[in-house]
Amino acid sequence: MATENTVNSGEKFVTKKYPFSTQPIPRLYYRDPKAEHLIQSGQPVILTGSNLVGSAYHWDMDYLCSNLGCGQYTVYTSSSGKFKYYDEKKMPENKDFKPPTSHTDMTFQEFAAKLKQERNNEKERMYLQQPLNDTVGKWIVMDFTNFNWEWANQQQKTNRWGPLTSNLLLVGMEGVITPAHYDEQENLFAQIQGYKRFLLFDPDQFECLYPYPIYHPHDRQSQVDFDNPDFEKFPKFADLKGYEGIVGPKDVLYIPMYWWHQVESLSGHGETISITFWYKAAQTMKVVYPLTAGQKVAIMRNIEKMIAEALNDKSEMSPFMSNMVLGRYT
Ligand SMILES: C[C@@H](CC(=O)O)C(=O)C(=O)O
Ligand SMILES: [Zn+2]
Repeated sequence: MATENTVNSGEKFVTKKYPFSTQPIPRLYYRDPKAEHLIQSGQPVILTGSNLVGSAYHWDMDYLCSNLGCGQYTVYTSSSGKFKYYDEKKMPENKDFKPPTSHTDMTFQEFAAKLKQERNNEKERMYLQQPLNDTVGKWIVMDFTNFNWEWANQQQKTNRWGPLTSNLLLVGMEGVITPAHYDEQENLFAQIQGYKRFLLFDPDQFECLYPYPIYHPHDRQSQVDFDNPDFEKFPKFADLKGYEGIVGPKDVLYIPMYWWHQVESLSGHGETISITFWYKAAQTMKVVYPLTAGQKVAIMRNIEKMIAEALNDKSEMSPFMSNMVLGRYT
């Protein structure tokens, strides 16, 4: 099922329809005090006018081909178009786990050439995801240096975020989807080219999104297939409430830590080019009650890790957790 979304610029997009309600992600000028307040209170907001990556607005496939140098870039391939993240370090303990995507390293030029070949091939979808590093050419270094670091650093300071950990370059074919998951870092998501539909869910929707067990390679990812939800296994998915917005060129979306997000590169506007700015969590200076939903997710994760390590046998997790909760706290 598809519906038509119209964004502020009047652009129209056809987007997939899901069985849950959403309200719009606020869209504000980056200097608007309301925008600052939303960021400080850990709420998502699409920011306009920041020019966070203004020096990269001219990045397109040709420019990146000519200036990214000959470094190796990780390119994921998926036959479903979905790119659900998995942690390779957790695969040895999960012998029957089958990665949903494959990945190879190649130069950006090889990626661009493959893109041209595959563009009309509905089967294989490709998604380049690579931290920007020192293999890039001097023009990219100059563009990177000229990002609006003054504003980004001010956000980091005002919100007491930890250090910037990485800038991930994302170049996606039309139609690629990053399924619902949460990250443990604050994220300023800058869009350079193309349009991405974001579905965001408050950390308090944890009970509706059923993340994989913490020791699973798909830790932090929702188990629910949004296209074919198993309401028997995941009944509370029916109660899910979210936010939605289309992020276009020059927009910056603030994705607060622990907020779930699903990201869809929309068709009809070419490849999507984005850069993330991931920051470690702010230090908790003083615990304030009631705890936030995000803090409760952090506590659940720590408890799950502790029990998994103490039991040292994944098969004991389920009976242990059931004995602790069923009939006692339910
Ligand atoms: C990779 C990205 C999603 C996308 O852009 O496809 C994401 O999950 C994030 O920036 O936290
Ligand atoms: Zn993410």
